[in-house]
Amino acid sequence: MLTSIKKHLKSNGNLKHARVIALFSLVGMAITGAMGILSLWGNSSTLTIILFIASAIYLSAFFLSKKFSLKVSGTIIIYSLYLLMFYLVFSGGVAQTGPLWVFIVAPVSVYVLGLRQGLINLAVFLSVVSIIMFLPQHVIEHASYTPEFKLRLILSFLTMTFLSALYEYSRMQSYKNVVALSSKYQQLAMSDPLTKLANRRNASAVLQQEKSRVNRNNEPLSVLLCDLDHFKAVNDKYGHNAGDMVLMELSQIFTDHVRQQDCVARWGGEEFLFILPQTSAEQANIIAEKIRASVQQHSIIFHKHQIKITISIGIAQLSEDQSIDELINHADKNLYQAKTLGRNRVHPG
Ligand SMILES: Nc1nc2c(ncn2[C@@H]2O[C@H](COP(=O)(O)OP(=O)(O)OP(=O)(O)O)[C@@H](O)[C@H]2O)c(=O)[nH]1
Repeated sequence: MLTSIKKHLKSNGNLKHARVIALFSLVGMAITGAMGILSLWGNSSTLTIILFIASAIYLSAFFLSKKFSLKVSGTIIIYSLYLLMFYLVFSGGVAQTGPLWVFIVAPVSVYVLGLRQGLINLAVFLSVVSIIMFLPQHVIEHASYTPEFKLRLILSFLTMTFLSALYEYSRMQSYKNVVALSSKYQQLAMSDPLTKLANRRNASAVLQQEKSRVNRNNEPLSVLLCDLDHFKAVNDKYGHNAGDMVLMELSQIFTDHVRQQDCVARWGGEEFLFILPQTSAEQANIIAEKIRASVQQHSIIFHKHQIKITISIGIAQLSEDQSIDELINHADKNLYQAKTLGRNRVHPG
């Protein structure tokens, strides 16, 4: 159940991520396309061609994000953006304004690649940009910038990176908090607050799940319906807190006697349901007898009083075409038999 919440949140997150990547692609396509058209009137045909190529790449990333994985379109967006930025820094763009665009790289990188990989990429990106700007003119002829401009570009890029990383970090923290809170509330909704066992709603869900498994795999499924004997007398004699303590200690005994795959639930006030997959009525009978004997031997110490209690158990094995309600009714009838035959006993299925 908890993993289903995480899966739901994850798929929800992925959907939003996909939408943002699709949006990035469309915005990237529109901006580079518009810049390409504007540069038709300039005197750099290389810049025009590169901007149109970039626009076409973003358009393809948009379609890829719809049809294929986010990773592919994200990678295309990021690396084509880096190449375009390198070119703009190298060539200077229109009237030396090309480097101004590098600031969009920081938020896009951490959003698309995540915090860690995003920061690694940004470190490499900034190194390449610095190398381009600081390379001596006689090595490669590139746009020349004043030392003040280069320094301020680097410092403001670092500031932008820090802010983007901070934003991404708090976004991730909020996401983790939402997952933790949802898990906690889901757990509260599915468990009994006193005994911490599964509650009736949870047990009903498990029963439906197990029934489908039985139908698929043709394996036996048995249930034990267990009721405390004369529990009202414990409450009356020692008080409600003592009764609560008895319920808690017995719950521990119950869980100690079942396998990992079994489910023990608090079905009602002093009634417990054991769901035993891959277990026939005969095997269930052996388990039930062990639990009954353990409870009989156990003493609950409450404020120096020694409380002894016994339990009665009714067993039922799911038969073909039987509904869950019919299965529980069958176990209930057997529990009633165990009670009328004198309590502290198991009535087989
Ligand atoms: N302390 C405590 N008592 C509870 C809780 N839930 C149910 N009970 C008590 O369980 C008792 C059940 O009483 P009955 O239904 O008469 O059954 P019984 O006394 O166990 O008798 P038999 O089932 O016939 O053996 C009632 O007194 C309820 O108040 C709980 O959470 N805590």
